[in-house]
Amino acid sequence: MAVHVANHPLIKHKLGLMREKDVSTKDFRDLSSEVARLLTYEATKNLETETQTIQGWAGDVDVERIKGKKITIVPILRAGLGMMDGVIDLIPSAKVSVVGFYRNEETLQPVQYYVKTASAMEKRTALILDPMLATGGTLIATIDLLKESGCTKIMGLFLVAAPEGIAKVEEKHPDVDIYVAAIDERLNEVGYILPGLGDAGDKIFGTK
Ligand SMILES: O=P(O)(O)OC[C@H]1O[C@H](OP(=O)(O)OP(=O)(O)O)[C@H](O)[C@@H]1O
Ligand SMILES: O=c1cc[nH]c(=O)[nH]1
Ligand SMILES: [Mg+2]
Repeated sequence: MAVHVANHPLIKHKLGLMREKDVSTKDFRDLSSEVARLLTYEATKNLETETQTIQGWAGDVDVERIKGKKITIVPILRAGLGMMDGVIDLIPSAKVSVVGFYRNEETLQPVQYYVKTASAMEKRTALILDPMLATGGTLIATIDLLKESGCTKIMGLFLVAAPEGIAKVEEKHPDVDIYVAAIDERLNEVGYILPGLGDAGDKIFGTK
């Protein structure tokens, strides 16, 4: 599994603003979307293109188009929705496959409560969106279900990841590439990332 850690000053700056203790819901939400947009630019840089000949203003011209069935973005409910607008800004025609998981607070195991995937998943590149990769349980369960639906090309975008979670995902799904704004130090005793962002879902939705 390739793990790409963003090294762009704008991403570092924006993530730093998100870490402020008293960041407002509006700012956290806006910044989630902005960082997601920047990560999308990174993650799509190796998408295959093909040449097509079109009629331009001065006659035929060869242009590059993204090849094949293109992308389905896969926001993981709830917090992944906070990244969706930024990604759709850059890939406006992407189909959206929504996956719902919450983490059981005691066992830290992911509990699935919703799935609605796009058509022809076997022909699409899936781009998973979730601000947090903590123990890795949610991401592994999401990749499992995407593979069951036929998907073979899978990438993920995360704002903050824990080393423990990355190692677990790498072991189970070494063929999946991830793009992260930062890899933090560790998980605490209740499965939260340190220094992390706190509960990203609550911050995006203003529920705490
Ligand atoms: O790597 P893991 O240990 O599985 O944890 C990461 C998951 O936990 C958070 O979701 P949460 O369960 O809080 O749901 P929410 O988005 O509804 O807040 C986060 O958005 C990830 O989906
Ligand atoms: O640090 C964490 C871990 C899981 N989910 C979050 O929202 N934050
Ligand atoms: Mg949450």
